Amino acid sequence: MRSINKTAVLGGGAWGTALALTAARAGRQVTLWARDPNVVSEIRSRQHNPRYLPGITFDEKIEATSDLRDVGSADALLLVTPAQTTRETLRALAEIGSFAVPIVLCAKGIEQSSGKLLSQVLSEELPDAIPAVLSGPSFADDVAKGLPTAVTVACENSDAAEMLAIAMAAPSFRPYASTDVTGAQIGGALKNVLAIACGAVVGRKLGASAQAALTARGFAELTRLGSALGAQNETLTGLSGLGDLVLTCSSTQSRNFRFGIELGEGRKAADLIAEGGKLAEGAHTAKVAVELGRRHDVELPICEVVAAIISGSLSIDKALTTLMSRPLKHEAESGRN
Ligand SMILES: NC(=O)C1=CN([C@@H]2O[C@H](COP(=O)(O)OP(=O)(O)OC[C@H]3O[C@@H](n4cnc5c(N)ncnc54)[C@H](O)[C@@H]3O)[C@@H](O)[C@H]2O)C=CC1
Ligand SMILES: O=C(CO)COP(=O)(O)O
Repeated sequence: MRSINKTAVLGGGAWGTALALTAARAGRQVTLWARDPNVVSEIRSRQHNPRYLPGITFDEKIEATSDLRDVGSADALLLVTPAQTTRETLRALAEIGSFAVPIVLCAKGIEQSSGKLLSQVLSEELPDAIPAVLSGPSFADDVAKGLPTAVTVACENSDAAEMLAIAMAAPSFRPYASTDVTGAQIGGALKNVLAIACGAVVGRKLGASAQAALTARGFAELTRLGSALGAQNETLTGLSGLGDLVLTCSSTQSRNFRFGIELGEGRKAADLIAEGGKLAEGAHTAKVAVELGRRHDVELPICEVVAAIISGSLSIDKALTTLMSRPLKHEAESGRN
């Protein structure tokens, strides 16, 4: 694999911009591709992205473009468009070349239409690419401001994982290399769903004890599904699993958590989605996560009630009764059917 200098980031939203800044701080040459020409012109002319990172201006040099062909010569690409647009973005890339370089999946979700992890979607659309994942506790706003955090960078090829970690390492951004591509995706996808549940508990004023209990039982679900799919325990208890779950299930900075708060306060999911506000990936992943669980004989009761609340078939109060009246069991039970 060639060394990583030229880095392309696809996606001009909050996380794409924050990761472009990080790569520049790490000393990489960065091209940021954004679909929205306004984002491109704001970055080019004023070094900021006010729509997605309001109040943050940057000194780092980032080339912004809305022409996808400009990423063709990158040594590595970071894919940072919403999870459900991953296939579409990859298909657009495939029209330009075969990209036999690392493609780092940074979105957190599972493809709704197929139930596939994003790494599977990548392998189908760009079979020559080297699939990698970057995930962990990292609010775009914090990262863009240079506040410290640590993340997981996973690639089946251990050397490539280490090269990517080095390529993205900056004074306030510490990537840990891993070879567990599946595990690194499960945490990010499920924590968004579980954060909606925790937000609903907060919005309904059910208390901090309920929020902590739900986070812990949510972690049990994340671990069960991850293990069934072959994830390593260290990944699930690490930055991209427990680390990101704790962050997202406890902070109003999280869009998924805030989406849950609004549900808890009585808003309808369909209305929130129709309003097209901030991206809450968990709302798009809940149902497909439950289906994935079923295919692997894994029970995901919290994800199940979140999916039902989002579809409008269950109220928050009924969801609470459903969870509290499940048969009593040993904490160590596997949750496999
Ligand atoms: N914001 C954050 O703190 C973090 C976000 N993520 C993940 O990163 C992914 C992206 O999130 P954000 O950047 O925060 O979202 P965002 O809502 O800030 O930005 C999304 C960007 O994608 C663009 N976009 C939407 N559909 C597109 C399409 N079909 N083709 C090309 N571009 C398209 C939008 O124009 C926008 O620029 C999500 O999966 C999220 O879970 C992961 C870690 C942190
Ligand atoms: O993934 C994130 C932090 O690690 C961002 O969470 P939200 O998408 O809920 O804002």
